[in-house]
Amino acid sequence: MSSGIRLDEESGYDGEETLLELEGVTKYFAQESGLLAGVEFDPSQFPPISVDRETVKAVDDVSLEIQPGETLGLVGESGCGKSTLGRTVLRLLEPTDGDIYFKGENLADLGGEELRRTRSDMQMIFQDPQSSLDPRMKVGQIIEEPMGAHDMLDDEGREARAKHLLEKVGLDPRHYNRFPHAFSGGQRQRINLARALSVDPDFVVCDEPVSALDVSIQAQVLNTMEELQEEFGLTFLFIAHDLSVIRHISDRVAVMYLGHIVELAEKEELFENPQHPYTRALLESIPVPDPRENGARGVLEGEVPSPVDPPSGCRFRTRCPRLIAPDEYDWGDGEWERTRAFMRAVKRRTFEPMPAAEIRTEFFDGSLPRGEAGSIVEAAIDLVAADREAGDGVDDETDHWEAATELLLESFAERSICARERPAYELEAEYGDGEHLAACHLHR
Ligand SMILES: Nc1ncnc2c1ncn2[C@@H]1O[C@H](COP(=O)(O)OP(=O)(O)OP(=O)(O)O)[C@@H](O)[C@H]1O
Repeated sequence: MSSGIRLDEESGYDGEETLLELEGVTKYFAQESGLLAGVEFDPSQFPPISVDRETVKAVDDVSLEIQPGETLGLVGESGCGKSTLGRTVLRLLEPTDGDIYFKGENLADLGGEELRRTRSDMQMIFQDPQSSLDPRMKVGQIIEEPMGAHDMLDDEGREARAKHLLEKVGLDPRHYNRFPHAFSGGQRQRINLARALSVDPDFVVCDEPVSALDVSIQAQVLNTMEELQEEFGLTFLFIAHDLSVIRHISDRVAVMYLGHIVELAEKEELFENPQHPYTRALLESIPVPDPRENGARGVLEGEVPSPVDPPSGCRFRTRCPRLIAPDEYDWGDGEWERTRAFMRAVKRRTFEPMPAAEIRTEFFDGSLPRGEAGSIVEAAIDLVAADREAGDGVDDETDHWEAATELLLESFAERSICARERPAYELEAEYGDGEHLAACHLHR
């Protein structure tokens, strides 16, 4: 069997150019909104019950290229759209919008035999080797199954290739007749690897392939994957939430947040010179579920917003510690930073009610921002202060905090460029000469 990325006479691909290119790839899911919340009863309609559907913007306008032989790491918190992107690239999911070019050909234009051929060129391995291996099938059958589906080789040839691959992934060819339950997690992932490689693919999407394994086993499996990549000329899109795994295996890294790629750079550049506040936060801390608990404060505060209604502009802005000052106010030195900190504290309700003067001292060193910004801050302080004047018609304390939050967000956060424009900037790399993309207005 061949090793190295093959010349592809039918597609005219020469093995040198970009292997995979995504242009504006988007995947939305329609889902029912909540259990009963979305059900509406209208007797004048037939049927009288309708169900509200909402759109989950799982992957939104992603463009990137993957070069032959490289590993592009894709990292981000759970639910940010990594798996959806991986599956959409392989067309296991139909993209809602955008184009995917593989070896220069638009996958949407392929049909019949061409599509079949491309399908065998692009494989996927999943996180959970336990559930992705059929317990009733022997290891040999598992590895040979994709070859059968693609009419590759005869029975004897398949058996020989399966045994050869078992050896290549670090298992004993005599395991050919065993059932998967006899193997450890790491060994099962190696069987998966042999199965994916059986049809001689050029491109493999690896979706959290080692996250279910013990840390000590992870490095061994990753090393095997690197050796196989070299020998078989494979290109990987490697999905993981664990930065140390990404660091081990990647050549370049794409950081994903709420359906967008927010930063993309060569590995060293990304780890040594991260330029997006989200990447920095990921590198500096692990998310803290509840920052108020035992005083621990993660850099990544708050919850990831819903992909049904993601923030406008930069999607990270609602959690961003570097939100940019709205330019319609006249800010003095440090005034925006103090206002931003106060806005975050009110939004998360991280301080106990106290008199207005104490709030002014605690957050503003006693002196409020000048001009209109100062008046807005003052109004917000009056809403949450313990000594606020009674008789404003609002009884519930929670309502006061909500009103203050709304006032601050509307007056400041929503007017920042971060809320108004989607950022995308190409930066000069400090390490290496690869491209460095950062989707953050701080790089305007
Ligand atoms: N079939 C589906 N129908 C509706 N929503 C979906 C579907 N698949 C994924 N989603 C939603 O799309 C978003 C992205 O999910 P995805 O699994 O791609 O994220 P992920 O980064 O891979 O997370 P994880 O690491 O937890 O798998 C999530 O909000 C998820 O709930």
